[in-house]
Amino acid sequence: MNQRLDNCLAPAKLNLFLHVVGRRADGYHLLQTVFQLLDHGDLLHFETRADGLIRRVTDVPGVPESSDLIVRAATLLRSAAAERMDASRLGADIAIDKRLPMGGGLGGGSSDAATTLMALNHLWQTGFSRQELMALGLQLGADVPFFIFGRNAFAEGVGEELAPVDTPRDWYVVIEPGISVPTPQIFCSPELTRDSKPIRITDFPSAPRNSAATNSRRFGKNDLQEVAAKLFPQIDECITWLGRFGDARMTGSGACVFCAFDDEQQADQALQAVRTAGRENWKAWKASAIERHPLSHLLQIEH
Ligand SMILES: C[C@](O)(CO)[C@H](O)COP(=O)(O)OP(=O)(O)OC[C@H]1O[C@@H](n2ccc(N)nc2=O)[C@H](O)[C@@H]1O
Ligand SMILES: Nc1ncnc2c1ncn2[C@@H]1O[C@H](COP(=O)(O)OP(=O)(O)OP(=O)(O)O)[C@@H](O)[C@H]1O
Repeated sequence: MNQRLDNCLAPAKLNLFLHVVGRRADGYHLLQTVFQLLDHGDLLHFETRADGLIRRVTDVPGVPESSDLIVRAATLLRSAAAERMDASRLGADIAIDKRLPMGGGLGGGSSDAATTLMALNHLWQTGFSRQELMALGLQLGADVPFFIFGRNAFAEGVGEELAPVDTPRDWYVVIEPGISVPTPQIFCSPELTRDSKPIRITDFPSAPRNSAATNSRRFGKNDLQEVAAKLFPQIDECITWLGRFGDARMTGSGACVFCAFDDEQQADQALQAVRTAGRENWKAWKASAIERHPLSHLLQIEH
C-alpha cells in the first residue's frame, strides 16, 4: 500500500555570520558560518508509488521537474539504495508548497533536497544513517548536509564540516527584496574578501537568551554582503531600512536581509513598519529560531 508523509517542513536557514577564509584548488570557497534553523519554510508532501516513478506533482515556475533538487534528491537516494537492495520499484509523488524565494540565501532548494532525503529514507525504508545521508546530500549542494545534520551549527569547509552550536531563541524579521541573486556571481567577484581571519568555534558567543544574545547578534559579519549590496542596490536599501531596528544583515549570498528581536511582539512591530514602508517589491515575514530540524527524529543514528 502507498505510504504518505504530509506537511513536511523544509525549513529556511540564516547565516548569522559568514566569513570567507580561503579558496580550494577547485575554486570553491572555504567558509566559516553559523547556520540558524527557522520555523518557516517550504512544505513538502510525499506519497510512495510502487512502479518506480519519481514525480514532482506541483508546478514550480522556473524549475523544470528533472532539474528540481527534490527530484534529484529522490533519484540519488534510490541509486544509492540500489547498491544494497532491489530499488527498481521505489517511486514517489512529491508535492510542494513553495514559500521560500529562489536565490534568497535562505537555502530553500538545499532544504527541499534534505527534507526529501530524510522523508523518503523513512518511507522507502532504505536505512541510511544521518552521516550517509549527509554525504549523499553534499553531492546536491553545499548547504544540504547542514539540514540533515538537523541542529544549529558552526560550519567550516564549504559548509560540510559541522559542529552543533547553541544560539539564542530569537525572533527574526526577514525581508525578501524581490530579486534573485546568482550565488556564483558573488563568489567570482574580484572585490570579494577571501582572507578573513579564521575563528574558533569557542569565539562565537553561544549563549542562551538574555545573557550574550546581543553579542552573538553582532558577532562577525557576512563577507558576501558588500559585494552583493554593490551589485544589487535593493539589498543595500533593505539593510539600511531594517538597520533602524538592530544589526540587519544579509543571509548567504543574498538577497534576503534579516534582523533579530528578543520576542515576537518586537518582531511584529518591525514587521508592521516594513509592511507600511510602501516598497511594493518587498515581501516581509517573521520566524522564530528553532533548535532542531522537525524531521530529525526520522533518523535513528544520533551524533
Ligand atoms: C553561500 C551559502 O549560501 C552559505 O550558506 C552556500 O554555501 C551557497 O550554497 P549553494 O547556493 O547551494 O551553492 P552551490 O550550488 O553549492 O554553489 C554555487 C556556486 O557558488 C560558488 N561557491 C559556492 C559555495 C562555496 N563555498 N564556494 C563557492 O565558490 C561556486 O562557484 C558554485 O558553483
Ligand atoms: N526545489 C527547488 N527549490 C528552489 N530552487 C531550486 C529547486 N530545485 C532546483 N533549484 C534551483 O536552485 C537555485 C537556487 O535556489 P535556492 O532556493 O537554493 O537558492 P538560495 O536560497 O540562494 O540558496 P543558498 O542559500 O544555498 O545560496 C534556483 O535558482 C533554482 O534554479
